[in-house]
Amino acid sequence: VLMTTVCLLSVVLVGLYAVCRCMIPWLVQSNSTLALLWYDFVLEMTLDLLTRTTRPQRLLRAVIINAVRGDPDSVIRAIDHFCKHTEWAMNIGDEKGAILDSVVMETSPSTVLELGTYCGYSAVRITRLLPPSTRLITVEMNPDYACVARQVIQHAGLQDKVCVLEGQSADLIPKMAEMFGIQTFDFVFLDHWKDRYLPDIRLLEDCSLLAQGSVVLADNVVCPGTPDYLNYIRSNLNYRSRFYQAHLEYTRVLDGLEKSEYLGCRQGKRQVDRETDR
Ligand SMILES: C[S@@+](CC[C@H](N)C(=O)[O-])C[C@H]1O[C@@H](n2cnc3c(N)ncnc32)[C@H](O)[C@@H]1O
Ligand SMILES: [Mg+2]
Repeated sequence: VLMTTVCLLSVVLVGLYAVCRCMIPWLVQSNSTLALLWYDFVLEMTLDLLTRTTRPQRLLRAVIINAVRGDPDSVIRAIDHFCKHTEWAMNIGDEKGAILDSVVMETSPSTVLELGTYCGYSAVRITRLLPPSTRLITVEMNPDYACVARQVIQHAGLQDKVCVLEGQSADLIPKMAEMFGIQTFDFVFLDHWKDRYLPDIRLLEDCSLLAQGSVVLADNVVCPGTPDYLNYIRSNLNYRSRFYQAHLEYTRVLDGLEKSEYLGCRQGKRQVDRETDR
């Protein structure tokens, strides 16, 4: 009886392990709700509890161990490897990262703002492509994430070219001109909480921080999605918008980036909306 019980238990355990190891990743790889629930909630909380560390701390450790100090590309590779083979994280990732790279290179910006730093992955991606005189200002509301981002950026050797600002985007955007003497941003990367995209683009406009030709690139416009922002930017005569289809970072879930060029303030839908808002 004991032998049978042990055998049965072993079969059940092996079965459970196989389900966890193969089925769950297979399932969550292609379903957006499952993917975010599993990677961003279940797995993260479980690993935080078991290791008594946070995901950004684990990611930083992988960078310190595997990336060459002073080499931004090796930092990017180390993070992508960690997120593909060890633990998913909400960086833009390699596939959408390549699109980000191409937009940064074609814009060749002198003033750059990022909303949503997290561990500094996209900050490193953007900054490594900037001309020597250009600095990136990146905004992060979580002080623990900001602390990790500074260390990742330092490991990449880009600390003199990046300013990690701690705080809420809504509080910091109106202070940008005064704090940095910046009149307008040539390139803005939106990658913070998705319900902030619309209020913050409007705030950037209200603070006159966009000039004709400024480029705004928004991540995750499909997954988790930003329908109000997309509706606003696509129906607005002040912008020329283009969608780049891709996948949610490190998964097969459909996602995409929206690149919007500010054309200057025209007689568009936005002004009409604003009049009605008031
Ligand atoms: C998707 S992550 C950013 C990922 C990063 N851009 C990358 O690709 O490596 C979003 C980050 O935005 C931050 N965040 C969300 N809302 C914010 C806000 N209103 N102001 C500042 N930071 C915010 C979150 O704390 C989180 O770290
Ligand atoms: Mg993102």
